[in-house]
Amino acid sequence: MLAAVQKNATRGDPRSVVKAIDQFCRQKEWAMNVGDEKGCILDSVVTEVNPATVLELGTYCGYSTVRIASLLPSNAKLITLEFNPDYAAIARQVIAWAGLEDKVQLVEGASGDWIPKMKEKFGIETFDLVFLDHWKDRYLPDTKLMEECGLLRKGSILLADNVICPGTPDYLEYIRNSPRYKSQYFKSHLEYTKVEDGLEKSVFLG
Ligand SMILES: Nc1ncc2ncn(CCCCCNC(=O)c3cc(-c4ccc(F)cc4)cc(O)c3O)c2n1
Ligand SMILES: [Mg+2]
Repeated sequence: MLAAVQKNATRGDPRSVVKAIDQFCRQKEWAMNVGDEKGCILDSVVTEVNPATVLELGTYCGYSTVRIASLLPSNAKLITLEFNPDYAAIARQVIAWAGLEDKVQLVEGASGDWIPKMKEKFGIETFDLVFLDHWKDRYLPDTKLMEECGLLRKGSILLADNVICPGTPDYLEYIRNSPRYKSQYFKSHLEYTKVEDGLEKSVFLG
């Protein structure tokens, strides 16, 4: 995938990086990027929120990191957490190829360990937008952890990938029934397939 980016995408051009990855995943080898269909929904949410601070849980190869960072205002900050060092190494190169390294801080480690340290380590007060795309059974505990750590403010937006496939039933149950969130489901398809999937957008009400 990285070779495809370096061969087919223009340095400093995030859209060409996104296009190169999508082409590779459609033609050569499926991969678990959010993909171009759900990616357009992601783009519209990022544009609407126009966040100054973003947390991405699960960088993988940096595809959604590049999509998000390319839409951020100049002083905005995107922190992305990746557990797997091999994925992180690829993601750093993909983000650099897109010319977005100044907007992105890639942190290697587990969400459960890093979420409590966000304030002290990165001087973050609260996140305007959180994109959940990591272990599906970590969406709920990490959301509760972000609440407890005071990382969400009235109006913070959570956008969760894969709420249908692979599925995050406990997270959906919680977020859709909690009086502290207003949720909306965006029906779509699993990246590069015809299988149903979707994004759940939730506003924290404080
Ligand atoms: N706690 C913590 N902190 C930080 C972390 N960084 C990474 N991880 C571990 C995350 C490992 C990858 C997560 N993503 C997925 O598993 C995923 C899977 C599919 C999929 C697969 C096969 C199918 F047949 C159908 C659908 C599609 C998607 O869009 C997915 O996002 C972390 N964990
Ligand atoms: Mg995903």
